[in-house]
Parts: sequence; structure tokens; C-alpha cells
Amino acid sequence: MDTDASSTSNAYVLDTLNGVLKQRRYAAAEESYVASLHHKGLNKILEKVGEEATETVLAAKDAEHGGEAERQALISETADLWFHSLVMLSHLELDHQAVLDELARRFGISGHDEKASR
Ligand SMILES: N=c1c2ncn([C@@H]3O[C@H](COP(=O)(O)OP(=O)(O)OP(=O)(O)O)[C@@H](O)[C@H]3O)c2ncn1[C@@H]1O[C@H](COP(=O)(O)O)[C@@H](O)[C@H]1O
Repeated sequence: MDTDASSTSNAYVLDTLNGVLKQRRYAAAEESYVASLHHKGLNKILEKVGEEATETVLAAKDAEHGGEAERQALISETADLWFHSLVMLSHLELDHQAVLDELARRFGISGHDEKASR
């Protein structure tokens, strides 16, 4: 796999989506799904995140012993979960970059060591 091309593409997807989400943050509710979620408020967005998390868990169980269709369904549910998590961050004036920075900060830090240092 070409790592550089893959990284560029990942950044492109998240940056592009982030631009759309920012534009929708204060748009009219009838204009878009994202804007309608912001108008419904944080509780509705959190409800969607919880719903998508549950659907992702169920899809992962199906994918464990399933075929290509179940694996594809898991990818779709995970995309829904990521998307709604990004809407949640956007609602609170945060974005994916802060999360990527936090993940980068954790590179090389064992989960066991990090937990022991708390
Ligand atoms: N990536 C997504 C994306 N993923 C999922 N969804 C929507 O998320 C919704 C949730 O799915 P559900 O099956 O839970 O929907 P539902 O049961 O009908 O929803 P509720 O009744 O529970 O509210 C669906 O309407 C999907 O279309 C998305 N909607 C938008 N985007 C991106 O956001 C951009 C802006 O979208 P708009 O704001 O709609 O213009 C789009 O161009 C896309 O790039």
C-alpha cells in the first residue's frame, strides 16, 4: 500500500467533510440533515451517536462469522458512527484535528503504561 497517498487521501476526506460540517453549523434547518441536527440540539446528536454506536456493535458481531455483505455493513455503520461523532464535535466547536492530535500524542505509549500512570 502506498502510505503517503493513503495519508493524503485520509486527510482530504476528513478536511473536506470538516469544511462542510462547519458550513452547516449555523445553516437553516431545512437546508440539510446536519443543520437539522444542530437545530434539534446536543441531546438529539448524542442520541444519534448512541444509536450508531449500538448499530456498529451489532454489525461487528454479525461480521465476525459473516461474509462480505456483513463486513460491508460494518463499514457502513462505522462510517455512520464516525460521521455523527464529527457532528457532535462540530456542535461543540471542536473538530477531528484535535482528536487526531490526541491520537498522535499517544503514539508509542502503551495502553497499559498510560493506565498505570493515571
Ligand atoms: N456523511 C454523511 C452521512 N452519513 C450518514 N448520514 C445521514 O445520517 C442519517 C442517519 O441515518 P439513520 O438511518 O439513523 O436515519 P434515520 O433513522 O432516518 O434518522 P432519524 O429519524 O433517527 O433522525 C441518514 O439520513 C444519513 O443520510 C449522513 N449525512 C451527511 N453526510 C455528509 O455530510 C454532508 C452534508 O450533509 P447535509 O447536511 O445533509 O447536506 C454530506 O454531503 C455528506 O458528506
